[in-house]
Amino acid sequence: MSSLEEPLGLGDLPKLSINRLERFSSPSAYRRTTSLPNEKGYSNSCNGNSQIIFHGNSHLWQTQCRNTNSACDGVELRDLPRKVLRDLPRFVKIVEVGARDGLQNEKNNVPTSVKIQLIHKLVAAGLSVVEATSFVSPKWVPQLADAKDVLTGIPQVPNVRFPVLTPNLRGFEAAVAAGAKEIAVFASASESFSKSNLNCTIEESLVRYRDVTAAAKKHGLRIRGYVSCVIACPVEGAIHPSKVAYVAKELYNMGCSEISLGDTIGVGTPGTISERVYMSLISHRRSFVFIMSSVSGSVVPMLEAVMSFVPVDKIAVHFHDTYGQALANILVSLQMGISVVDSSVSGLGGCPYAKGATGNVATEDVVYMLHGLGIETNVDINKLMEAGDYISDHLGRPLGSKTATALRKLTC
Ligand SMILES: CC(C)(COP(=O)([O-])OP(=O)([O-])OC[C@H]1O[C@@H](n2cnc3c(N)ncnc32)[C@H](O)[C@@H]1OP(=O)([O-])[O-])[C@@H](O)C(=O)NCCC(=O)NCCSC(=O)C[C@@](C)(O)CC(=O)[O-]
Repeated sequence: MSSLEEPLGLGDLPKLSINRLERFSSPSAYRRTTSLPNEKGYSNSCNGNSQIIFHGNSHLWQTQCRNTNSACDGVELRDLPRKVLRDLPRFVKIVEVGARDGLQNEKNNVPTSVKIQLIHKLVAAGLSVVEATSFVSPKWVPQLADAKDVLTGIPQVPNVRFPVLTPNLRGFEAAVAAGAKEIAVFASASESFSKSNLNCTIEESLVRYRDVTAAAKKHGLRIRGYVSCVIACPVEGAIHPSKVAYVAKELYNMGCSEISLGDTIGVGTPGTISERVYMSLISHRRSFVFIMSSVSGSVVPMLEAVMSFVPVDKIAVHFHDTYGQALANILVSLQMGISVVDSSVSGLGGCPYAKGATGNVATEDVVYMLHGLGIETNVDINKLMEAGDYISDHLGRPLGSKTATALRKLTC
């Protein structure tokens, strides 16, 4: 087993080439090897330069040479949507995390009955996976101290799953006693975040999770695995993709059937994080041996690294929207073949142990984009907006979804 103090070398990532990683590491590197639009909006590929074309399902970037000027004419441009958006999945499974990730950071107590009603409304909207709560220490997350009452208060609905988070065997046993059929374990790619969120090192958390997943398998439960801080950590700064890949691989190998990759503080972009954010992150770092390379902090190399160990159909993405980048990151993830997206109704959320983290991407915004792309979700956006109205009214705050806000204005 690799040590996390010595993250996997790039040589350990079989399908990952350092050239490919570095090609996407910075805008300047990108510009050197690919054709970017010039000020007039035309691609330099018109001059016959090499152009990077992305083939979604195979998650391979290939170089395609265009030698004709025809790429610049109107006919070619009309073909662009088909070229750019081809190979997107037909169906995306949304994992709704509003009742757990969304509410866990709320300071004021949200009554159990409100949580249950919210979950009802989310199910009524067509969501088939609704994360219900966490069986964590109430000293750590007081808002979710009613986990047992929430889970026992939700009537089982055919074909709907209600996963719950379990940080240790104690939480697992409590979840099983309350009727959980699916659990989630949550590790981190950042040592500092692991300590602040779970009070243990990454390696210790993986040891714990081996016990939890072994017990879950004995009970025939489905297990989801989260990796937090896949792009950056509020203390350590940018996280190298190999660290994310390592934790994802360990969770997958211990039996997690889905690995959700969390940009916990929402700094990721499909390219790199900005220099300003990077500098601010490293100014917070403490005594850690900091491993930075040009690929740290980027969504595409991170996903590629994980895909070297975990099949793409077992990967989910979980983007917080702190910098407004979540939809762009989701789109690029879909283009890379991923078809499971976590989101939170009305953009609720934030992690109590990740300073500066704001809400998850709003489910309404994700559904609006996916439907716009012709991708099915089975979610009824009007009913989803009712769930968003319900919880936003209860919390006394405006809707956290741009789509819901705009659609509400249209119907007023
Ligand atoms: C893991 C622990 C428990 C270790 O916490 P600890 O303090 O090291 O553990 P401990 O064994 O010393 O126990 C402390 C107390 O908690 C109790 N305890 C211990 N375990 C449980 C349990 N399961 N359920 C209920 N109670 C529990 C235990 O009995 C004891 O009670 P006391 O004896 O003092 O009265 C703690 O650190 C913890 O609960 N952490 C959870 C933090 C959390 O939920 N964070 C948010 C979720 S992660 C996240 O949001 C990221 C994610 C997934 O969304 C993805 C992303 O966005 O990137």
